[in-house]
Amino acid sequence: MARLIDGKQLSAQVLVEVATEVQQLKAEHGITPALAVVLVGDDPASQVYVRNKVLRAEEAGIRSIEHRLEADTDQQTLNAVVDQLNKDPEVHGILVQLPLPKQLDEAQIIAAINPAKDVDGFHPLSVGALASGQPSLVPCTPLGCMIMLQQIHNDLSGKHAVVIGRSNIVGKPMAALLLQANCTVTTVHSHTQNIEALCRQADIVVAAVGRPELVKADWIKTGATVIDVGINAVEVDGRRKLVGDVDFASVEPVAEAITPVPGGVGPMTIACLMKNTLTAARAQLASVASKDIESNPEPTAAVG
Ligand SMILES: NC(=O)C1=CN([C@@H]2O[C@H](COP(=O)(O)OP(=O)(O)OC[C@H]3O[C@@H](n4cnc5c(N)ncnc54)[C@H](OP(=O)(O)O)[C@@H]3O)[C@@H](O)[C@H]2O)C=CC1
Ligand SMILES: Nc1nc(=O)c2c([nH]1)NC[C@@H]1CN(c3ccc(C(=O)N[C@@H](CCC(=O)O)C(=O)O)cc3)C=[N+]21
Ligand SMILES: [Mg+2]
Repeated sequence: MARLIDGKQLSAQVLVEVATEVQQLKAEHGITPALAVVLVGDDPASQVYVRNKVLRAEEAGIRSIEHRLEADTDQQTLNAVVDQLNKDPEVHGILVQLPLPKQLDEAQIIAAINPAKDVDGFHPLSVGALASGQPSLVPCTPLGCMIMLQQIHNDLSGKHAVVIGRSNIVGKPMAALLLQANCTVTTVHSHTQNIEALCRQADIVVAAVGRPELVKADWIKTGATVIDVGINAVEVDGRRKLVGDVDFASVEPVAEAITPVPGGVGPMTIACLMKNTLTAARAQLASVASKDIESNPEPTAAVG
């Protein structure tokens, strides 16, 4: 029997920590961190995520602002919304829910977000910072996966990690974080040959593919840790249900530790979004303070 890494419970712990620090920021600086979520169109999955984000923000004492735009919104209109949020000193985090309707240029919108408010960590400056090991806002899903891995491994050094998937929102930043934690990292994708054999060598498998129950027991080395990022809606006996990218029933007996779906990486992603909003609010506070000093220097103490 594998150890279950309970994302519901762990995310509640993270949220309590965030809530405590949010209260401190309020008490000491009179600042309430605020997160703006921009949702274009009415994709049902996105509606669920946005609803969960609003609920968790409330629990953490974070103010949430929602912008819901019509599915046929044009680039200029969306840019104007982002621009207004960029300039608003009371907004600390901006998240544009992806995917966007196809008339919109995702890369352009992401690049238009003020990097200081980029709580998704998708802006090119955030991506570059992560890749080069500079402090930055880290994408929420991979950050949540790292917190889950730390429950199992004190030290990830020298572990062989296989990441299945290379998207900008999960696979690539996940591989970057694992590399930074001194893992030996293999990223596999739809062009990779013999994925099963590569996975079988892994101490850690992170599946972010979007294929229901793709990863089977014979892909997994006995004692490996398995992190299942996949969220796939499937029909079982005419009823809708969520399954991961890992065949949980067959893999669970082989693995040392495994994350469930639902109740695994999903709730951790949202908790990390709140964590990032707090981080962004603090950094913005510090940056305002340092600008005040520049424009209004303290008199230099007399020497001698
Ligand atoms: N829990 C959470 O918080 C989140 C969950 N998700 C879920 O995670 C999953 C992945 O999301 P995302 O990264 O956005 O997905 P994308 O569709 O953007 O990327 C999927 C990746 O998997 C690769 N791939 C697809 N099929 C195969 C295959 N048969 N074998 C090997 N590799 C394959 C693709 O390869 P190639 O690049 O060659 O096309 C691609 O790199 C989805 O189920 C999504 O719903 C996503 C974000 C957050
Ligand atoms: N700009 C942007 N940032 C994202 O982080 C982002 C995004 N766009 N687009 C979509 C994906 C997906 N994603 C999830 C978040 C929470 C759950 C989640 O809470 N899942 C629950 C179940 C939810 C349900 O019941 O459907 C769980 O796994 O237990 C899932 C998926 C964030 N994403
Ligand atoms: Mg995608």
